[in-house]
Amino acid sequence: MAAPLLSSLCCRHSLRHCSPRRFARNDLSFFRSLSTSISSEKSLVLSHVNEDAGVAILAMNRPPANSLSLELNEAICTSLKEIDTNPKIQSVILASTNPTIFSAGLDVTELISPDDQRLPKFWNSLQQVYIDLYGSRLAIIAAIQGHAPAAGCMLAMACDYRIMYGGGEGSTVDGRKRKSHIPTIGLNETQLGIAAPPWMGQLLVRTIGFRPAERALALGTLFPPMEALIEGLVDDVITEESFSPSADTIHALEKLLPDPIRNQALSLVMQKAFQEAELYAKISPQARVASKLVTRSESLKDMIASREADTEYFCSFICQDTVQKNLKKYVEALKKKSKSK
Ligand SMILES: CC/C=C\C/C=C\C/C=C\C/C=C/C(=O)SCCNC(=O)CCNC(=O)[C@H](O)C(C)(C)COP(=O)(O)OP(=O)(O)OC[C@H]1O[C@@H](n2cnc3c(N)ncnc32)[C@H](O)[C@@H]1OP(=O)(O)O
Repeated sequence: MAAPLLSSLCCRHSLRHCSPRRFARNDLSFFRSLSTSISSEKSLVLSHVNEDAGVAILAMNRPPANSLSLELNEAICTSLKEIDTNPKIQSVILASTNPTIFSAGLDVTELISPDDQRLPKFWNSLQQVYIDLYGSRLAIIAAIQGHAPAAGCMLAMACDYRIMYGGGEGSTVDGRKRKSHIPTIGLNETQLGIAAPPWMGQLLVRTIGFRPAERALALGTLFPPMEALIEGLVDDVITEESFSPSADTIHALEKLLPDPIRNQALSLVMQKAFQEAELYAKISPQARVASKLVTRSESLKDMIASREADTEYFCSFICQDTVQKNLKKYVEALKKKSKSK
């Protein structure tokens, strides 16, 4: 049986939580803890639930770019754990409060001249985010309104379904008119002079297939939306022409979204993500989770078995002089680009 296998693999909130006993439990402490953790604009993530629909939202909220720091990684895991404890919730939308950046990947400042106590903790927290998303009993829908490079792309790939904003001149992302914004997605690590770790590279292989992944990893390709769709890196691309939501969807979204991002109820990506999340939430949880185990348990088992070695390799790799030099150059260029705007 697959379920016991995964329960021994994934600690805390994972596919193992799909047992009928778990679903039957009515844990009121969950509601109390959730209500204190949501809707503070200072939180690194905002989360909220719509129990009628069986859908939750988890929105990354670390300006300016949702780059993944130790603290953001931990906040994602904690929030997912809280949502997981609610038996009425079957789907989660993973989103961003920033309408043009889903996540800029690892916070590169964590990698430059790193503290040797913090660096392994940081890497462990990223591994945990992957394990918790990829091994979750919940169906997770990535609402990718903005850029998703490197570890940002990993977050999306660890979800069950990916919806990306198609961009375009004069389109609306969060309900307001804005100038053209075309997001990109991919594992661009080689552009920074580093390589994606094996488990992340293999995730790309499982998502888009061996040869396309081999090429994309080598070149560090960032795909615009339609190319990402053709490669199978995302499942859907939303443009104004391609999708018109119902009033019911918008109403349900308004009930779901926490205050600071309620205006995202007008975002087409969010609307489509909500519809998809509802679709998953209607499937029998046991059957849905069992099918997820079929495709994910082996790779999760391998990743968890090599976790310590992966951390050791990462830490020694990052501390190499040439890697540090490349990273510093990359960050300087990033800052220069940002200042020149
Ligand atoms: C075998 C190998 C074994 C082990 C593996 C070893 C290593 C591999 C490790 C891990 C794999 C994963 C790696 C990563 O995720 S590395 C991060 C990769 N990310 C990027 O390359 C994205 C960089 N950012 C951008 O390209 C743009 O910011 C973006 C397109 C996302 C948005 O552009 P936009 O024009 O909208 O915003 P900006 O003005 O550029 O940025 C705003 C602001 O945010 C700061 N920023 C952006 N990205 C990051 C980041 N990743 N980390 C920290 N800070 C970031 C940027 O500097 C601006 O700040 P400021 O200058 O203060 O205005």
